[in-house]
Amino acid sequence: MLRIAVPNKGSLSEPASAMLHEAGYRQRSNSKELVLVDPDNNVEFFFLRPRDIAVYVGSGRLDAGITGRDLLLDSGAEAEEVLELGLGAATFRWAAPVGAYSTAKDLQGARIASSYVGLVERHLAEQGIEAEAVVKLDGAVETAIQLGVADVIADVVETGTTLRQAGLEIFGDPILESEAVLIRRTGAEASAAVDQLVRRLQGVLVARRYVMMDYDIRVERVEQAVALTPGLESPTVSPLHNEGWVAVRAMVPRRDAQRIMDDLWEIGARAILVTGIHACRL
Ligand SMILES: Nc1ncnc2c1ncn2[C@@H]1O[C@H](COP(=O)(O)OP(=O)(O)OP(=O)(O)O)[C@@H](O)[C@H]1O
Ligand SMILES: O=P(O)(O)OC[C@H]1O[C@H](OP(=O)(O)OP(=O)(O)O)[C@H](O)[C@@H]1O
Ligand SMILES: [Mg+2]
Repeated sequence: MLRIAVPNKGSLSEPASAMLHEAGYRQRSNSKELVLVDPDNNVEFFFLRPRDIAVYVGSGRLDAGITGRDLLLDSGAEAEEVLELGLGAATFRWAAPVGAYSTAKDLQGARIASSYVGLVERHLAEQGIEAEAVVKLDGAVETAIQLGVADVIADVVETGTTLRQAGLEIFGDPILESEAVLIRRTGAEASAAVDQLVRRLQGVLVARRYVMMDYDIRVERVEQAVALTPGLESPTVSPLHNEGWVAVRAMVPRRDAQRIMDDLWEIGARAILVTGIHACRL
């Protein structure tokens, strides 16, 4: 049975479970459930703290897991990314009181607070910067400066609201662009069951990012139209009963659908229909 780790709490928990559910797996109905067997799919889900997931997967006790790239790198576990999941996007950044710092070079001799000390220490070493101290805190690190424990913080920034409210601003280049990822133990042997999980999740990503577009167009315009809707491989072009017209069907990126419909209309396409994709395997 495939054993998969899923975040039990925090920002990644709900969207990760929703994605697995969309991929056809059973998910828990009660947030207190920590282990769930999905017998139809021969999978056992372990709901664990996202920070711990790379440790379990890296140890080889679990076959795969969903966690944040920042947490994976912070853990130093022997695990690697298999698939980006398009959720939980955040950047990991330096921040300090407004006007106090401008570049990462200013961090020489500074006291830095973070919940991600593994990530911070490695980044400082790579940049050749020697901080006075890297203070590990569990959360709410923004307050560490006001309370005199640190001069600078390194933290997850999503909207930036928490920083602004604490009178802080980001400075320097981003330390990391993070998102939720599916991970496996580094160098794990090939597994048909994991490959199937990956294909299912890829199917969800495509179904979320693309829509199906159908339209009718005069034959002489079909090349122009197909240039606007090239599809992933090649669009389907079918004859219509009305002579001189064809029907075209192609997948298009969801976020471009309205613009493409405008452009198709301009070149004479009619009966343009957009439908969602519920599931796919490409
Ligand atoms: N607004 C956000 N705040 C914190 N983490 C976020 C945010 N958006 C995305 N993430 C990602 O979620 C993961 C952190 O999850 P984790 O559950 O540890 O923290 P959390 O969402 O802050 O939850 P909590 O602090 O309540 O335990 C990281 O990979 C982080 O990049
Ligand atoms: O840029 P924003 O949209 O404001 O989000 C980022 C903030 O959210 C998280 O804190 P969380 O609420 O998880 O509290 P914690 O620090 O106790 O983990 C994170 O640590 C930042 O503080
Ligand atoms: Mg948090």
